[in-house]
Amino acid sequence: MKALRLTLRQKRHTINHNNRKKFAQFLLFQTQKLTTFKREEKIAIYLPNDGEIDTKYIANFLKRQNFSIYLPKLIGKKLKFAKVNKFFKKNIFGIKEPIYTKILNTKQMNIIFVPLVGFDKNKNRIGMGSGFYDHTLAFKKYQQNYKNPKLYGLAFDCQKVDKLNTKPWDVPLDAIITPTKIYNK
Ligand SMILES: Nc1nc2c(c(=O)[nH]1)N(C=O)[C@@H](CNc1ccc(C(=O)N[C@@H](CCC(=O)O)C(=O)O)cc1)CN2
Ligand SMILES: Nc1ncnc2c1ncn2[C@@H]1O[C@H](COP(=O)(O)OP(=O)(O)OP(=O)(O)O)[C@@H](O)[C@H]1O
Repeated sequence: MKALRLTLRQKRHTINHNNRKKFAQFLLFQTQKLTTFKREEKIAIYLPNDGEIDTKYIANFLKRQNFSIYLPKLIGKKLKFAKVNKFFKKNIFGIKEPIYTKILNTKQMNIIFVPLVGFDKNKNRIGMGSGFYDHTLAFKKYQQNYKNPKLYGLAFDCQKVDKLNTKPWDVPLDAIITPTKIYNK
């Protein structure tokens, strides 16, 4: 798993600037195909790190429509979701988190766009290996019909693998969106 994680991380780093931009723009169109955002929905994105696919086109689209956007904030082993405003502080991994702002629990979110290192067609994911998303989303495993939050993984197509060996704590996503495909069966 460690080796696979490294290989996939290296793969996403090799995508050049022009393709990176194009793929991130396609990602917005794919996202719009999957869902029509509703006015009152609380939506979490992430700030790209370690070569992850950029969310800025999705974020800008949501901002233009006056949606409130939230970002993950590390609190112990879990994530909470902090509303984006003017002020940020870097967490221990150097990723910016909003400060002086409203913080919501996972169950208060309607949509969480989840970063990932690798995925398979069954909507399993592996992340950076810290378990933050798995710990945070663990409740979804036991409440499959729990409507909120919807979990949408965002990835480059090259992050797909044939089959991931799932661990008992892995939480399958509701959909995975790439620049060319939506996995949501
Ligand atoms: N964009 C983004 N935000 C996110 C996550 C993520 O995967 N992507 N997270 C998802 O959980 C949380 C942060 N988890 C992270 C876990 C490890 C590393 C990381 O870069 N690890 C390095 C070692 C860094 C160090 O030791 O200082 C590595 O493994 O090489 C980054 C974020 C919350 N925010
Ligand atoms: N619900 C849980 N209960 C107990 N331990 C957990 C749970 N979720 C994750 N963990 C622990 O977290 C560690 C990392 O999990 P895993 O390798 O699946 O991370 P990941 O999905 O790649 O990372 P992330 O969720 O941060 O993106 C595991 O070794 C496991 O011990």
